[in-house]
Order: sequence, then C-alpha cells, then structure tokens
Amino acid sequence: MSPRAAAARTRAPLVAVREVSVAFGGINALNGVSFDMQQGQILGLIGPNGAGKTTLFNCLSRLYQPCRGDILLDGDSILKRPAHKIAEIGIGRTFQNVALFGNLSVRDNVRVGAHARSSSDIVSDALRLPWVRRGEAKTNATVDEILDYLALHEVADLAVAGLPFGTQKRVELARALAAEPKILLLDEPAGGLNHEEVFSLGALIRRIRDERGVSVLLVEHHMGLVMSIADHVVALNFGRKLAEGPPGAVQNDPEVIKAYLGSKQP
Ligand SMILES: Nc1ncnc2c1ncn2[C@@H]1O[C@H](COP(=O)(O)OP(=O)(O)OP(=O)(O)O)[C@@H](O)[C@H]1O
Repeated sequence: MSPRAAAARTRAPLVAVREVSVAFGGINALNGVSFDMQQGQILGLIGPNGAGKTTLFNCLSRLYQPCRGDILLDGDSILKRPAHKIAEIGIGRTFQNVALFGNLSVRDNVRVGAHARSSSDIVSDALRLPWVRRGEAKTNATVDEILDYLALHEVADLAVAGLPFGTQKRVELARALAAEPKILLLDEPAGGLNHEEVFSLGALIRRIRDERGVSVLLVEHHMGLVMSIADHVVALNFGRKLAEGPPGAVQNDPEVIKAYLGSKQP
C-alpha cells in the first residue's frame, strides 16, 4: 500500500455513524447501522422502499433522535445539537420536495443560507454596528459568488415560486452552499428531474465536491446517478446495513440484488 493510501486509511472519518437505531412504535426503522464517511467523499445511501434511508438522513440532519448509537462529525457527537443549529457545525441539506420561500427572490433565499452561519444578533443589527456592516458586505459577496457558481444570476431577482422545478432545486443547493458546509446532505435530488437535468446534476455535485471540497451524502433512488458519481455506497434493507463498498461491487452484491427484486423495484 502506498504511503498516501495508508495515510487516508488511518485518517479519522468526517462522519462516523455508530450502531444507530431508531424505532417508531413497534417498527425498527434503523437497527444498529454503522458506517464511516471520509472527507471529500460522495457517499450514496441506497435501498428499497422502507429500508430506512430517510430515517438515517433525518438523524444526520437532526430531525430524528436515535434511541441508540451515536453520530460523530469530526469526532464530536452531533446528537446534542438541535436541527436549527446544524448549519453552524458545517452540515447543509436540501429537501426532497424543495423547501424554499416561494415569494422571496432567488437572491434572498440564498441570503437566508448565508445568514445561517453568521453570528449577528438583533440589537447589533438594529444599531448597524461596524462589524455588522462588515458582515453584511461579506454575506453579499458570498451570495453573489454562489449565484455565479450555480448560474443563477439571471434569475437572481425573480420570485422562486415562478421558476421551473429544476431551477428551484439549484436554488436549494445554492442556499445550502451559502452556509459553507463541510458536508452536504442531499435528499433525492434527482426526484422530478428529466434525463438531461439528472446528468447535469451529477456533474454539478461532482464539481461541488472537487472545487469546493464539500463532502456529499446522497439518498437517491436513481441508480444511474448514484452509480456514476458515488465513491462509496451503503445499502440498507429493513433498517440494517446490507452491503457497503465501491458502487460496482454493491450493485452486483447478491444480497442487494435480492432486496431490490423482492421489493419489485427496477
Ligand atoms: N414517522 C414515522 N412513523 C412511523 N413509521 C415510520 C416513520 N418514518 C418511517 N417509518 C417507517 O420506518 C421504516 C423506514 O422508513 P424510511 O422512510 O426511513 O425508509 P426509506 O428507505 O427512506 O423509504 P423510501 O425510499 O420509500 O422513502 C418504514 O417501515 C417506514 O414505514
């Protein structure tokens, strides 16, 4: 093994999911799931309907509290953090059905993301203290840079509600990126997109990882997208980890094939 590969193997993971269990009444939605996610990785989380993907995603974004286990980010447990504080520790997310302020402009939606990381308070804002003005200038620069990066400048001053769904999804990505996350959690980003849009999305997710150093965890049913961009895939079924490894190996794993055939999914 090369020294570089050896160093990568001994490096602490960015995210460590440790024996996480979640129960809803009598249903074990997750049952002792563990895996690591490395810095700079695109990790695909797959599995048939009801496998536990959304439940795990919601634990990572702090909407659900596991009944057992832990989730560490850079070695620290995230389970003490409330959902509205996750941007501060470097976790960004998008939603399956897009959750933007429809009446606000694209620019203002992205600004909301940038503010998630700012530390100003209502009194300082009202008094327009010098450090608040400096903060605002930085926020404006960040928002402009992200609008350019995601080719949203032309629609920056339009209300989000009137934009095509694919564009709204890009605005959601922009809002998440404006908070300068270490890790981006994407909940079925390909849902509702056509073939060409899925292809562009894949290229965009790769660029975000390569150029901005953001690690990406992707919950996705679109196998073509997962297999073409993920470095590492974790497959769940009935709340347990079924397989993990490089995309090709997981896709050809007999247990994974059996789980998908059993669920009658393509
Ligand atoms: N809020 C809830 N209350 C009760 N049961 C739930 C709840 N959320 C999920 N479940 C159950 O937990 C299990 C895992 O569901 P989850 O939504 O995490 O699966 P999934 O892999 O995301 O499925 P899909 O691909 O269909 O979205 C399922 O049996 C589901 O019915």
